[in-house]
Amino acid sequence: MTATDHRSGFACLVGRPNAGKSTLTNALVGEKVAITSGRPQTTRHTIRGIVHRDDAQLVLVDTPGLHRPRTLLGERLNTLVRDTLAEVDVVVFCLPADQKVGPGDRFIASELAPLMTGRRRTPVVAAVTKSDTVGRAELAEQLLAVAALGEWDDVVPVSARDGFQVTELTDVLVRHLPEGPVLYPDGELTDEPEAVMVAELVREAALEGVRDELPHSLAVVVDEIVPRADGRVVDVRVNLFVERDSQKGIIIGRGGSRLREVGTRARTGIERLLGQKVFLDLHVKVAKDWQRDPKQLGRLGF
Ligand SMILES: Nc1nc2c(ncn2[C@@H]2O[C@H](COP(=O)(O)OP(=O)(O)OP(=O)(O)O)[C@@H](O)[C@H]2O)c(=O)[nH]1
Repeated sequence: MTATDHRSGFACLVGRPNAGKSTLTNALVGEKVAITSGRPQTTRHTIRGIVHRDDAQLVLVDTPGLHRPRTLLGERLNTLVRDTLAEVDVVVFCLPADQKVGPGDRFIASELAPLMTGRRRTPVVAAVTKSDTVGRAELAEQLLAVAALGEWDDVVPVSARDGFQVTELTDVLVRHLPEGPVLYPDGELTDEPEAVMVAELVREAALEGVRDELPHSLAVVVDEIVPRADGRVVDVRVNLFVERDSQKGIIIGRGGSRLREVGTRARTGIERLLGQKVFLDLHVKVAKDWQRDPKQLGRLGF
């Protein structure tokens, strides 16, 4: 193989909340890199995974769900998504097999249309995710519905759960990449700063079991990650911002019992991530209406 046979570039996964983007990213990369959950909108930051192959390197950008802006936060997320879309070599539009094509999907399709016809002509591959959840007839029907939604370069059914067509999807994406050298050294799974991963782990743990009570009103900011002098323990200090006192009570629980559980759960993940013993210090603070206040949003890293 000559050097020019090698392809490399960026792919970005879009789709409405819960479409299976994070899980598919993990399946494509082959290891757990993004944080997944059964609830919408946990992926607030762009997290990349890298597919290393002999003939190609595919860098995946897992975006927050592209959705209609409701709050200022939503608008910021959508700007982020659009900026990302303009930079990648191929877009993967994820649509779950087990849900009818709806207004949310049509909105995203309309956002993608100018991308495909624009000067750069970014290819868009529609992936029908969670194919394991439906029967053959239903899957065939969904593939037709998705194909009718836009001028996609390809439509690929896939299941991250059982690995169905994951390699085929990778092949399709690689075909859309330009010829180019290896961009990142092998073994590098994500170039996200550790702090973002740590924040996601804490956010996940803090929302466990109380998502209905705290919809989108929790922001997590890592204050510091400092290795102790003895080199054996890392001090991790994290602030959790909620919008109201009542929400603070929910996070902390009676006598601090819930916050201790959150700490224990998050610490396990952070220790795995950092490969070291961690002392985790969590602080819950009230930042009123942070979702609507540009100054607060800036401070919280959005
Ligand atoms: N059965 C099945 N379930 C899946 C599959 N992929 C994802 N899921 C489930 O669907 C839910 C949502 O998956 P995520 O990967 O978190 O979805 P997402 O699009 O990243 O969601 P947001 O972060 O909200 O945008 C989770 O409960 C997953 O376990 C799949 O291939 N098969």
